[in-house]
Amino acid sequence: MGTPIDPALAPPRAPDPRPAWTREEFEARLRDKGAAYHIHHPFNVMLNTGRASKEQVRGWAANRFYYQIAIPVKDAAVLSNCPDREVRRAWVQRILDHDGSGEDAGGIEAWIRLGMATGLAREEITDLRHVLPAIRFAVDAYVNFARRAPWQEAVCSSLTELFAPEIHKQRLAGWPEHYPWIESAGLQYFRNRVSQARRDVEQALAITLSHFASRTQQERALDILQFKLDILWAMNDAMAQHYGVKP
Ligand SMILES: O=C(O)c1cc(C(=O)O)c2c(n1)C(=O)C(=O)c1cc(C(=O)O)[nH]c1-2
Repeated sequence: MGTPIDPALAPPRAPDPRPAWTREEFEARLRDKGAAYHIHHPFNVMLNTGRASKEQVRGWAANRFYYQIAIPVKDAAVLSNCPDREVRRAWVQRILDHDGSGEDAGGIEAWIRLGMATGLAREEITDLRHVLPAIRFAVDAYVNFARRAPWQEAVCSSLTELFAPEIHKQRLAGWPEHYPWIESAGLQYFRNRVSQARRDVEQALAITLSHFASRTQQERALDILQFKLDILWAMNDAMAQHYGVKP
């Protein structure tokens, strides 16, 4: 905590004399970061316990769309910095997942359908009229980090996905009952992401566990994951401030 995360601003860490954590311990520390995942943010808790109004659900869907469209751009930044063909062959799948390919309309289109199922018009999602300034700043910070950081660090920053299947499953389990006015087909995005996120995490975790080998590097990886957790948390803060949070 307290260390600038931007590679251009981060001071070199003094070598940490302590031994590196084992792979298992390092992975456990990455997973411990789940305590700070936005699943615990009051705005998300409100959303997933059925206490959000239609306006709050719509506001969330419209604002989160800005994150959705940034993800493949972020992944293209990872590819552009990565000289390893084997990594690129697997990573490119993320862009296809979101942008779609062939018959598959992709995740961005699925998100638009989710937004429309909540009652938004396609136009008001895609023209970004509801996107709050702080959402743009938070999401753009993620894309800019992926552009500037070594590709392994950008890979590490995707590891909030370790915790994403749980939040998608929460929505699938609760929303049909909480929000019966949302057509069930609109929830397809969440159904797709449970398995896609697991596959993504397998690759990103393997790269992170191998690349961040010294204790100093492992601590840097934890800082990077915290930075990404903070982005998601800040997005929820922005929505809570604008749309309110019901206790
Ligand atoms: O709904 C969510 O709470 C949530 C969170 C995250 C995440 O943890 O970054 C992602 C997603 N969804 C998601 O759908 C998604 O495709 C995704 C890609 C990434 C990434 O960092 O590359 N995160 C996430």
